[in-house]
Parts: sequence; structure tokens; C-alpha cells
Amino acid sequence: MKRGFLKTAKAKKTEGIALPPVVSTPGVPPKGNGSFSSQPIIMLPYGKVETARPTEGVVSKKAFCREISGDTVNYSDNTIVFTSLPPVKRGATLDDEPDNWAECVLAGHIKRRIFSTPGFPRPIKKTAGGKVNHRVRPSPVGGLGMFAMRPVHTGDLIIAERPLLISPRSFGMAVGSGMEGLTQAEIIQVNVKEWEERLGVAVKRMTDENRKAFMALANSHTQDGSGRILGIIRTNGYKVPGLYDGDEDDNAGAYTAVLNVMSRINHSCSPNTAYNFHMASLSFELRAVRDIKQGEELFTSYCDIFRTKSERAEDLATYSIICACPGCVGATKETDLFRSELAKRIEKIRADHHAWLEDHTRPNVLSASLKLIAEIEKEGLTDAPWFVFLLGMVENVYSVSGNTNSAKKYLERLNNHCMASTGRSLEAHKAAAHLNTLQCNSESSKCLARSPV
Ligand SMILES: C[S@@+](CC[C@H](N)C(=O)[O-])C[C@H]1O[C@@H](n2cnc3c(N)ncnc32)[C@H](O)[C@@H]1O
Repeated sequence: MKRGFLKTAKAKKTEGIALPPVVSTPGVPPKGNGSFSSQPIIMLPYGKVETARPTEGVVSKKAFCREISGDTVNYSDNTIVFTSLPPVKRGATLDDEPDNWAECVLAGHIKRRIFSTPGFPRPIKKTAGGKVNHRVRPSPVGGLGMFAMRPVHTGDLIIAERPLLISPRSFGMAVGSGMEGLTQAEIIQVNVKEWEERLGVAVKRMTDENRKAFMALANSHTQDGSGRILGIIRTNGYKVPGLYDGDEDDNAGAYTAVLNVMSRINHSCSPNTAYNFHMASLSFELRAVRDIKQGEELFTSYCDIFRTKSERAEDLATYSIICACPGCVGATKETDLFRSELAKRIEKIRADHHAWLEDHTRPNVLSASLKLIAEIEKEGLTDAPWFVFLLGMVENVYSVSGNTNSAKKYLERLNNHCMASTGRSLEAHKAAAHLNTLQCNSESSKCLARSPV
């Protein structure tokens, strides 16, 4: 297995270039502390894009790779590192490393961050009883999809998987070096071509098996100038929570992961699963956000589902998806309003609940919470990051009122949903304190966005 790094060459000027908000993309070589936030963002095109003039022969930047040890972490922050994580022995096979490993294109400081995660590299989590809970097969929605092999309950782990590839979501765009006279579209093309070559270094480092799986993934970017690898990343990438250059909420500095199995999951605006990224094991975990029947298709959301149908449609166009999920087919003005105002409604109930906790002569929030839980379930939004608040408040009211049976039932639901949305049980991360720190506003849904990005 080759280990190497590729230094970013100097260009006269660089700008951030990033894909539309919900699409995963390659990334910008970070400056200094790796912040891209001050860089202007240019969205990569999608759909059918006419090529202007051929840009053959125009070179934006020079780059080189050299072999180094996978355990090395003393890079400068703005070195782009090509590495296998967790580190594997040269020539390792999946028999040696059954949990697999990810080929990574990372800024030096990101590799250090991963290495400094307590417990890294942990083995990936196993499903209950080691059972295989999913299957990939043709989907009525389009191409292949993931399906439940057996009934799964809220919070159950469906699959834990290491990515095939982790790479930055944006990349620095050189606008000098012989590119005078080119249009912006042409400069983007030169840079996209160069980025494709760099990504090719990481893909080449994969085992034959992993490379074959990677190259077989869907590509909905065949006509917009993306190379094949970039197209696959844009179609299948998941934003990697916790890995970012600069600000966490700044999509330009985010990283994206492509997975063998989980990248086969299709989109729904009323998803039945949620994903988490577990840094210590460098793996993604997919869990059910409601009970799922055997044979049901599994879905995640590729966009912010707390937006209106037309806003969601705009986001999904970058994947060439015209969504026909029940949430879109049955969309009305009321459901649009329900989705976009959900966070606010929960926040209001939380405020009323706190007031009740201070003064029990005030009305409690039981009926308002139960009503909203039923509405959320009907609209299929149980992966809302704020859903746990409602369950927690119902449990709390029952508990304070001495209704222990109902309190127990809601505590169990709360625990399952906590598991589903955070990957940990309530107890495991002292959730009472932790959950209270989650912001109950639409921003939190964005930063917790679980979709392929
Ligand atoms: C991450 S891949 C999902 C797996 C893909 N179906 C496959 O065959 O590998 C994303 C692509 O799947 C298709 N897709 C996913 N969800 C869809 C949906 N709800 N409706 C139509 N097409 C969808 C689109 O072509 C999209 O670009």
C-alpha cells in the first residue's frame, strides 16, 4: 500500500469552489489553520453543461506525490495528505483488515485530529447478534437501493461501515498560470480536471475490490464536466460530521465520504434512517428512526427536509432527482408550513415546559407534545433532531405526575430515538445534559444534516 502526500503548488490566486449545498464535493487546500471560510464560493455546475472551448494543455497547478509512512502525522496544516486510515500494512487485504479502511485525501491537521481521537482506531460496531440487517437490490425509486432484510426497530444499528474514500468537499481554484483569457466556466473545467487527477491517486491506492466497488457506484454527473471520480463523489458522498477545515458549519471546508453499501441508499423527504459518523472507528453507522418492516426500502434524506417541497426540489435537482416520496406527492401548503415551522413549534413547547417545571399551577405540555408527536409521525419526520425533546418532555411530565408506567414507556422511546439520532444511548452520554445543549432551531437541523451532501 502506498502512502504519500501531495503538496499543493502555488497558484497566483485561489478561490474556494464548492458544489451546491446538498452535494458532496472535493476540497480546497486549506490556508494556515485550514480555514476556507474567507474564500468566495463558486458552485460547480450540474445538469447538462455545454463545454465552451477545449482547455487541453492549460495547467492550473503542479502537484507531486511521495511515499511516506501511514502513521506519520507531522505534516504542515496545508499539506494535502493521501493516506489509508486506519493505517494498514503495505499490501494488506480485507482478510487482514476485515473492517476495511478508507483511502483519504486530507489536510495534514485533519489527519492529526483523527489520530488524536481517544480510542482511534476502534473496530467498527457490530449489529445485534452480528446479523446482516440490510440488502442492496434494485429499487422502484431508481437504480439500486438498500432494503431491510429483517424487521428493525427504532435505534437499531442497520450497518456500520468504513468509507471507501474520504476527501474534501471543495478545492482551491487556481485562476492564474496561463489561464488568462479563459472564461470562468473554462477555468472551472481546468481545475475540475486537475482535481480528478488528484482524486485518481486515492482511487489507485484502493484494493482492487474496493476500487471496483467505488467505480460501480451511481454517477448522476455525467454531463456537467465532472470527471468520473468526481461525479461518483458528487452523487454518493456523505458529509462527514466532525471533519472540517475552518468552521464546522462552513460547507466549503467540509469533508465527504463515499461508502460501498451506504452510498446505495436512496433519498426520501420522510426518511426511515439516520446516520452518524464515529470518529474513533472511522465509520458511518446507519440506524432506524422508526420501526421498519422486513423488505421495506431504507431511505435517508439528501436535503434539508424541514424546507418546503419546492425548496427541496431545488436541492434535489443537483442529483437529478424528481422526488416522488409520500412527503412530496402529498405535499400541501399545510405540510410545507408544518415542516418549516416545526423547530419553532417545538421550541415554544419547550419554553412552556420549563415554565411548568418552575410552577406546576401552569398547564403542562402533555397534550401539545403528544399531538405534535402524532403529527411528526404522520409526516414521517421522526429523524428530526428535536423529536427527542418532545419524547423527553412527555416522559418528564408523566414522571413528575407519578404516572410511572407511561413515563417508562416514553423513556424507552426517548432512549431509542436518542440512539437513532446520536448513535449513543441516553445514559451513555449523559443525555439529559447533552440534549439540553442542542439548539432547537433550524440551524441545528443543518449542522446535523444526515444526508449524502
Ligand atoms: C447515492 S445514489 C443512491 C443509489 C443509487 N440508486 C444506485 O443505484 O446506486 C443517488 C442517486 O440515486 C438516484 N436516487 C436516489 N434517490 C432517489 C429518489 N428518491 N428518486 C429518484 N432517484 C433517486 C438518483 O439517481 C441519485 O443521483
